[in-house]
Amino acid sequence: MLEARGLTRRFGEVVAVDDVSFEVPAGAVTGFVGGNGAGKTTTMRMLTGVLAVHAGEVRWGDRPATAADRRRFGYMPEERGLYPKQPVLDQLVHLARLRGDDAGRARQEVLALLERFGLADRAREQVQKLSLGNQQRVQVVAALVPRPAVLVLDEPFSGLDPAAVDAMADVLREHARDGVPVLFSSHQLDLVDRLCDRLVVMARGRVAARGTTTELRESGALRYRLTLCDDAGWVREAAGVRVVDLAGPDAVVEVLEPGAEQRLLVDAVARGPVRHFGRVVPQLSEVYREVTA
Ligand SMILES: Nc1ncnc2c1ncn2[C@@H]1O[C@H](COP(=O)(O)OP(=O)(O)OP(=O)(O)O)[C@@H](O)[C@H]1O
Repeated sequence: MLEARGLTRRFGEVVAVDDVSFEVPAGAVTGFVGGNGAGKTTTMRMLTGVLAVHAGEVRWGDRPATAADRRRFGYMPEERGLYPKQPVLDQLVHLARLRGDDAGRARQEVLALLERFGLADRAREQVQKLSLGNQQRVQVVAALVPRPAVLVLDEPFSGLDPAAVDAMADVLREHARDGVPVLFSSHQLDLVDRLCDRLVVMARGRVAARGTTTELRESGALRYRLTLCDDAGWVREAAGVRVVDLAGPDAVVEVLEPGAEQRLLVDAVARGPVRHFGRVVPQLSEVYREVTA
């Protein structure tokens, strides 16, 4: 498990990251979200040792992460760092050999990853000759090649087309399944919703919320949807609930007192047929808006 414990970083007067703590457990994909300037990149750079911390510590397992641990961290920075003039295959094989593989095995593995990301026929081209999206794919492969013990990826999905997004999502899930803690930042909340088991939400340099996606969805207001056959206008007068949305026979209410939703249902049945009654679980995007507001 990778852990940020009380991480703090200033740039001059600006406290970019302020006492940030969260866990990136093995076996799960953790999404890292927050508005522009919220402190995600700064936190990821501290996690991977690219940037010094001003307070707090990064822990790997049950102890502070060492330089040797960090060499096994796979990091894909926001500012991409491949050599533009070198052919794709050569740089990736070089990376693979750094971990001690022989040339044949390194080549085989890199080619398999390139194939997976639809880049097999581009292997001999210079990085700079590829489109931006394909350069991005090569960056992703570069982060995976060293078989990292943990993956920290800064906006790995930005600029990818839908096929590459799917390939990337599969790769992240597989790594998590194999026990690699995976943390990635993104502004694409639908993708985060689809892919993540856990979420850390940053706002103004601090952690605004964290937990499993289920916990976060259920941490918000308790809401129910009631759909009748006739107009649901009377729900406005019902005790213990507040109407959030009302359209003809359909009402969404927030429960203000324990059990008020059950009384609402009893009232509704007494008035006529009920077509639907159930808990409304918010989208992560709604939770995100609430906690960062
Ligand atoms: N090298 C730096 N020098 C000065 N200020 C910096 C530096 N790096 C980051 N900051 C400031 O730290 C704050 C957090 O920035 P950071 O890049 O970590 O946010 P972010 O959440 O990754 O944003 P984005 O989603 O826009 O990439 C911002 O106010 C930013 O201007």
